[in-house]
Amino acid sequence: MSTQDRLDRGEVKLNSRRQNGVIQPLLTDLYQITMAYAYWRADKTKDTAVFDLFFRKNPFHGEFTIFAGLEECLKFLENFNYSDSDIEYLKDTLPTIDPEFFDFLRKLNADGITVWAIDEGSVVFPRVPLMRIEGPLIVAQLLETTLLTLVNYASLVATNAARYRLAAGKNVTLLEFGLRRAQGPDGGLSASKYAYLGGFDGTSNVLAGKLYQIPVRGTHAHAYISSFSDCEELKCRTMKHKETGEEQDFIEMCKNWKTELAPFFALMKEESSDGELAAFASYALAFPEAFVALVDTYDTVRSGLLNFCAVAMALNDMGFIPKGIRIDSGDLAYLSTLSRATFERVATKYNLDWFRTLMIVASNDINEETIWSLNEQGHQIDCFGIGTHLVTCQRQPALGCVYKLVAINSTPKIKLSEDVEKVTMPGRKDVFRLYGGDGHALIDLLVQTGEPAPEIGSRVLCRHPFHESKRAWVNPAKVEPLYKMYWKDGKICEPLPQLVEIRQWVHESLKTLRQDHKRNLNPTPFKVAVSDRLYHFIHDLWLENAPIGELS
Ligand SMILES: Nc1ncnc2c1ncn2[C@@H]1O[C@H](COP(=O)(O)OP(=O)(O)OP(=O)(O)O)[C@@H](O)[C@H]1O
Ligand SMILES: O=P(O)(O)OC[C@H]1O[C@H](OP(=O)(O)OP(=O)(O)O)[C@H](O)[C@@H]1O
Ligand SMILES: O=C(O)c1cccnc1
Ligand SMILES: [Mg+2]
Repeated sequence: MSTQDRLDRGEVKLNSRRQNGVIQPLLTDLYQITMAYAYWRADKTKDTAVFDLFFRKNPFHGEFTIFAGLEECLKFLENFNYSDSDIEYLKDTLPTIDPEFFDFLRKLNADGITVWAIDEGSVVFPRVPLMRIEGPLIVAQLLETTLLTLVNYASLVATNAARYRLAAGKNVTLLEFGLRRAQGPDGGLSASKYAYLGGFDGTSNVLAGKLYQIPVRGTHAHAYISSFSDCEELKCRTMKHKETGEEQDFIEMCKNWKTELAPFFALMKEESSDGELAAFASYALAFPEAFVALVDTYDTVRSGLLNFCAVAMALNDMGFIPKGIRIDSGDLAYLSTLSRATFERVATKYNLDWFRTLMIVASNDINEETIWSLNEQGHQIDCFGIGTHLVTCQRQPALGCVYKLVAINSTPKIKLSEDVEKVTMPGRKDVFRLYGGDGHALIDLLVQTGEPAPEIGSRVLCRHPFHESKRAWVNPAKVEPLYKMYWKDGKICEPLPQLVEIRQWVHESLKTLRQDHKRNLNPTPFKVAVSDRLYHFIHDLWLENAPIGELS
């Protein structure tokens, strides 16, 4: 999705710049401030640096990641400035620091910083810098922790959500129900936002709905059902017909339908809970156009389904079409299939086609594996409500993005490590995604900034950054430069898409990835390569910097 494409579509509006108040310059690690002071004392205020923000391993045993959090990073840069009270606090906290430093800190902003980044919502891979941050060393250093906290969790949740979407397929509705289980209020809010970005359809989190224009959805809880004891306790009993306006005793209608339907369900009506019927009927009275019933409080088969069908038929008599049921325990494959079969039998008996397609929502500790397993078993679930596993990313709770210095005053820097995978790629780099003739992405190629870009139809040597023998010629059918300059001279310089557009971009970006990279079990790694020039550059610098040991 090019900038021009977005502008042409005319849907792009610059964002309102509203940001969670917790995102501010002091949301950082103390060592950033103490380093800033030491840099300042060392007379490094004129030094310039380049930092890369990247991760080393895809999460969830997968072979792709969704990049998220960029817009929040840019809004943070817009507001990056230490307030008087921040300065007062730091003075108290670091009393040994030369007070003149605080005059310097008070005046800092991100105007000297330039940020190159991959579009938010893109599918991305290990070692490819998602953002390249350039500018005054002290400022670029001070940004580290906040940028990481904005990208790490956002990308992790977005990736998790995208994986649930791949598992569920495009025809199933996915709702995020995780606020109560999230890592605190801020984790909950971010989870709702980035689950939606990753491909969920809605959230139960009302504040997220308000702040980010995410559709809000919900049913009701077991407490609601079990708070009713029987139909006799109900005071509000009448409903007006949708078309005629004629008022009737709705509770009596529900009871009559239950009496009629019980034999059809091969049940004695006494077997099912009267309190549950009262709860369903009351909910239908409150929301006749949007009636969804939680059917598992007592017994889905012996109570919930019969009570639901009774209220659904009564609603039908009053001119309304109910929505469906939620099942929150038991064997979800079995119960959803049985519920659908029941709906089909009722549909046939009473010649009501909509009864066949009533929505079946499933919840209860669902994770990606559960969905794959349910698919294998066969099920009739139209909508999953997912909380804990989605928002806490229980399968892998951190992405591990890092922020590494790759150049100082135009001199490339390398960080060596015993672990080859942890050796950084020095210097300013650009990234290109090369595509094959079938439209699928083949490889991401890192080159030194200033190297000629790879060209369509022209063979380019792509090398594994660390394994000399791993290399391949690639003749790309399409070459996509992944970086855009998102921030320069104190301004956001690309239009920021709406959340819903980023969500669409996640979908499109994932489509460019071959199926074997996306499969659940043992997916194929996507190749990330360096140009021949960058390969030699890395290895020369490596040798230059690696001390030669001496054996004696
Ligand atoms: N057909 C299925 N295949 C695989 N996993 C399933 C299936 N049906 C349900 N599950 C999962 O199995 C777990 C069942 O949870 P648990 O053992 O706590 O029982 P429960 O149904 O919640 O019982 P309770 O009545 O105590 O709430 C949940 O994580 C649920 O998502
Ligand atoms: O299971 P999750 O994926 O986290 O999804 C959210 C859960 O939250 C709700 O009830 P809650 O779990 O609070 O109570 P319950 O388990 O006793 O129904 C809902 O009924 C789901 O079970
Ligand atoms: O609306 C629901 O059904 C819901 C919301 C949050 C958590 N569990 C269920
Ligand atoms: Mg539960």
